[in-house]
Amino acid sequence: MATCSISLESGKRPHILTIAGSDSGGGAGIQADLKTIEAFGCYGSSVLTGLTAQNTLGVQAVHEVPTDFVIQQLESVVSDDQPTCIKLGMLTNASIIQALTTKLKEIKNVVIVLDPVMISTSGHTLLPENAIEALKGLYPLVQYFTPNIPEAIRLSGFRPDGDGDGDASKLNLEDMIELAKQTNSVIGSSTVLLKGGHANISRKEVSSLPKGKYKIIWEQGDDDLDTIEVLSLYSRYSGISKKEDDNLVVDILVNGGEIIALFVSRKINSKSTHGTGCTLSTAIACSYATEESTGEGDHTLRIFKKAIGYTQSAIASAYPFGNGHGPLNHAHLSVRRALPPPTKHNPHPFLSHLIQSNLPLWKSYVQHPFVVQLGKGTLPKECFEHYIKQDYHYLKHYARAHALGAYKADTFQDIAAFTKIAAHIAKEVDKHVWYCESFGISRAQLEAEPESSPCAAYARYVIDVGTQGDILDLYMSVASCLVGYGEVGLWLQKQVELGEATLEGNIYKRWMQDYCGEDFLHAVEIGIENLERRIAEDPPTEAKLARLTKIWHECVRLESAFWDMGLKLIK
Ligand SMILES: Cc1ncc(COP(=O)(O)O)c(N)n1
Repeated sequence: MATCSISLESGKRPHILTIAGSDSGGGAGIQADLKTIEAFGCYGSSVLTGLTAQNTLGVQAVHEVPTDFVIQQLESVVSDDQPTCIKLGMLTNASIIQALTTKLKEIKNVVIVLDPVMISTSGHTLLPENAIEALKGLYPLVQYFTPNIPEAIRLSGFRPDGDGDGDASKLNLEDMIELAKQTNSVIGSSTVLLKGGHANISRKEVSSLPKGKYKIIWEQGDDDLDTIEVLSLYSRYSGISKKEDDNLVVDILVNGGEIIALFVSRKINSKSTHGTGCTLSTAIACSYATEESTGEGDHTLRIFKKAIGYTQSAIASAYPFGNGHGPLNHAHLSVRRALPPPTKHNPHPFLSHLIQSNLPLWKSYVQHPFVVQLGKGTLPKECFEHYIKQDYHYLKHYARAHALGAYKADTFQDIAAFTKIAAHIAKEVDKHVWYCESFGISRAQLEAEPESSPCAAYARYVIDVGTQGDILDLYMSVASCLVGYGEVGLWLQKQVELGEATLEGNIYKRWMQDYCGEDFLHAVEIGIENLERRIAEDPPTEAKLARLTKIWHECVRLESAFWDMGLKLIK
């Protein structure tokens, strides 16, 4: 009987060829490369240059593939399908390098990434001294070159620490920048990414670089994110110490002697780093092959940002294997998802994405002039009175939205979470009643107060999204209020510490203290955790993420308009 198989992914995929060694332990070499290529949704082929008997403890032996046979493999692959990119890893010896150099010159329209593998993490020499010289022949063919610090020092001949011992862990950032430039000048026209994993760079060093001199790309977007207080709630869950948080990896991208960018990420304290260089260089090839050249922003930066982010997530999400330096999680699927998975270092990838997606809009809400004046105690009483009356009305709708969430939920966990928050809101209005009573307004008068247009507009939007959309849409429509007030509470607390706001003699003291109090922040935590859990369990498609982000922006805008209403007494 004839069978008919329909492939759901029947389109042609970019072809990535890896020319590298085999790691029997599966942690580095072609094994790492092929897993990475698959995760990126590309097609992987391989040409083996050497077979290592290797595990996470070290390299026990290397069996060199005869040069002729290396070239035969290459001819077989490229005569059948032209690769988009070729990644070069462990090249084993000078003879193989020379033969490859001749052969690669014949292959046109291919982008070559060279990871100059010399020594394994476990300290085994993978490229003999005489072969290093032969690498020079490859330089003119290579577009992207990814040495680590010891490799860059060896290839450039530049000793950043003068007559020092060349210990990479002692390099400072200025040394690294110079090393990246020197390496680039030796390599020639290719773009060099100097991998900074061997050095220890502090946050202070990065922030004391001359302002505007270098483009700095932080792992989690704009460094300004570090000023977002609710995101730092993460340390409560992850247990990461401040010291660990201060230890950074800086990868330096340089072309034509010019520093293009510094990629800064937190150093992940992990033993699972075997295969990092292989994964990164392959991810660069895949990222090049899959990233649209017409997309937003600089194409090269996007390629490297994606590849570095992918590798970081691979380290952060590594699972235990073997007894030594374990492999990273080469094949995690974050590239196929719109968001990276939550990890110890970034437990809130979704919230980070939302805030980062329009940081100025978010700041215009959480650091609104209404909030600033409230913190200083200079906010006119009638503005606050108008706001608190309207907020009382808003919170009724907001509690209803949570009750609707409990109705829509299909797990006890979600029902409990929505109900808890609804109950919390019902308690939160005690403060509103208390403030109004102190202004001589009774609860009955408060109830009778007509709703203002900004209040009605916001409440209608939240209830509308909640009614029409699915439960995730509803989560989204209530999130910016909860998270934003947590941010306002924490931000004002910080302003008090900095002397920019005051509690003493401030009639808004109770309001300020309530929103940074344990009770409210606990509700914020529950809200954030539920949102992240939902997203992690059922990662959104690009289209769904775009819809959720749009709801978030709309709510943030309406929140900002709510402060405006208070400040301008809008009815
Ligand atoms: C076959 C092969 N290729 C590359 C490496 C380097 O990887 P690492 O530096 O993580 O040991 C390796 N150990 N084995």
